[in-house]
Amino acid sequence: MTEKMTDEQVEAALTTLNQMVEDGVAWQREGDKISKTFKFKSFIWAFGWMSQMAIWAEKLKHHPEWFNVYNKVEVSLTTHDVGGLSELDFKLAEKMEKYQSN
Ligand SMILES: C[C@H](O)[C@H](O)[C@H]1CNC2=NC(N)=NC(=O)C2=N1
Repeated sequence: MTEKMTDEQVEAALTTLNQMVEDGVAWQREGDKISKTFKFKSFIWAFGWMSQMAIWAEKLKHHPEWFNVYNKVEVSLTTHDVGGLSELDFKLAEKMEKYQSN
């Protein structure tokens, strides 16, 4: 069951998420979304990472909004079903951090 997180829950989860960031680029909250731009060595590294994340997205049944140009991927996460942020957004963001290979 996916529930919309409260402001306090979002802020706490964002702090925890940003503690595991390795590339020095923090996730930003913009209302009902959290966003980050990932940068890779090349297009093929970016696309490989996206392929891995696509598999996680299917497993979690939770899908990113993202935009790729060459070695950059701009990611936004939100939960359309609840009209806000849910734990699934933070779960997927965590996978994105763990599998980041740049
Ligand atoms: C039925 C299916 O699980 C839902 O439509 C899922 C699919 N992926 C999703 N992804 C995101 N980001 N938000 C959703 O609300 C959502 N809903």
